[in-house]
Amino acid sequence: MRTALVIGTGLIGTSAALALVGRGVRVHLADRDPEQARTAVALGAGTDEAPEGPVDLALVAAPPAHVAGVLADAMRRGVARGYLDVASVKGAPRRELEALGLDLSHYIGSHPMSGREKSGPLAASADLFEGRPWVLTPTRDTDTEVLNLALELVSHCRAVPVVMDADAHDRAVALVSHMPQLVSSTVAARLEHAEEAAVRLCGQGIRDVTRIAASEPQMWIDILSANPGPVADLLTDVAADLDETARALRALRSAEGAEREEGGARVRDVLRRGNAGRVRVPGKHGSAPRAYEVVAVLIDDQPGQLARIFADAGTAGVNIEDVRIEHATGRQAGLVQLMVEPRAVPVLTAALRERGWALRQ
Ligand SMILES: NC(=O)c1ccc[n+]([C@@H]2O[C@H](COP(=O)([O-])OP(=O)(O)OC[C@H]3O[C@@H](n4cnc5c(N)ncnc54)[C@H](O)[C@@H]3O)[C@@H](O)[C@H]2O)c1
Ligand SMILES: O=C(O)C(=O)C[C@]1(C(=O)O)C=C[C@@H](O)C=C1
Repeated sequence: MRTALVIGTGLIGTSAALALVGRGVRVHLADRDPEQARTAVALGAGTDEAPEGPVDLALVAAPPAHVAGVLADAMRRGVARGYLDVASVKGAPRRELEALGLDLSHYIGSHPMSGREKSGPLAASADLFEGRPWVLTPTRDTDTEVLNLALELVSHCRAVPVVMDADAHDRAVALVSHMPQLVSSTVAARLEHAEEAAVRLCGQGIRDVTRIAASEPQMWIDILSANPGPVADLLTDVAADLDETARALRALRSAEGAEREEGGARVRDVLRRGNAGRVRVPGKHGSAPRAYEVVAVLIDDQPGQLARIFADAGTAGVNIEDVRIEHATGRQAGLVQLMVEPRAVPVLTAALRERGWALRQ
C-alpha cells in the first residue's frame, strides 16, 4: 500500500494514520471538522490536502451512525481502490450499505479491538493497536486485492488479524465490550452523589472497574443502538447474578446457621466463577495472561520521574512488561507499579534502591 485516505481523524483514525505514516505510506486526512484534521496533521499523521487521484485504501473512522453514509459518499466519488471502516459494530453498517444498493466487493468491515476512553486526535498513538486483535469481516464477494490491502493495514498497525462473520462479531463484542461498558458505567454512576468521605478512598480496584465509564456517551449510544438485543440479553443475565448475590448476602445475616452457610456458598460461587472467567482473558499480546511480579516505587509527581525510572530499569537490563500509576489523593506523589518477570525482581529492586528510589511493598 502506497497511499491511504483516513476519513474521521479522531482517536482511531489518527492512530491508524500515524502507524501508516511510520511505515512509509502517504496518508491523506479528512474530517467533517477541519480543525480535527489539522490537529492530526500537526501530530505528523499525514496531510490534509485532498489526494489527486484514487488512493489504495480509504479508512473510515467516523462514529458508527455516520459510517454507512460516509462510505457510500466515498465509494460514489471513487476515492479509493479499497474501502474499510473500523466501527465497533459490523452488522448494521453492512446492512445500511446493502440497502443503498452499492457494490460492496471493494469494502471490508473491520474492528480493531483496541481503544481508549478518550476521543480525538490528541489521544491517538501509533502503537494503539500493537498486539491486539483486529477483526476483518470479508464476505465471499470481497475482492482478494481489497482483503490483502486490509491485511496490510493490520500488519502496519502491528495488530493481529481475526476473520469473522459480521453478526458473529456483534454477538462476541456484546459480551467482551458492550455489556462491560454498561456495567462499568453503572458502577461509576453509584459515585455521582456519593459522599466525598467515601470517594476520596478510591483505590486501584474501582479505578480498574470504572476506567471506561469515562468514554464518550454519544459514541456508545451509536454502538448500543446498533447491537441492542445481544447486549440486553447479557445485562439480564448479569442482573440475575447480582440479584442472586444480594439475596445470598442477606442470608448471611440470618439467625439460621444453615441459611448463613447456604448464603456463604452462593457468594463464594460467584467469586469462583469470576476467577474462572478472568483466567480466560488473554494477555497483552493475545496469549494466556502471564504472572508478573510488581515492584512498587513511590515518586514525586514531577516531570521526568517516570522516564528516569524506565531508564534506570533499562540500564539494569530489566524489561518493564506493564505499568500502573496510582496518584495519592491530596499529595504531590504517586505510586508506580512496575510489572516485571519474577526473575527480574531482585535485579530491579537492587538497581532502583542503589539509585535512591523509595520502594514500597
Ligand atoms: N474509541 C474506541 O475505543 C474505539 C475502538 C475501536 C473502534 N472504534 C470505532 O472507531 C470509530 C471512531 O471512533 P473514535 O474513538 O476515533 O472517535 P473520535 O470521536 O475520536 O473521532 C471521530 C471523528 O470522526 C469525525 N466525524 C464525525 N462525523 C463525520 C463525518 N460524517 N465525516 C467525517 N468525519 C466525521 C469527528 O469529527 C471526529 O474527529 C467509531 O466508529 C468507533 O466505533 C472506537
Ligand atoms: O480500552 C478502551 O478504553 C476501549 O475503549 C476499548 C474497546 C473495548 O471494549 O475493548 C472499546 C470499544 C471498541 O469498539 C474497542 C475497544
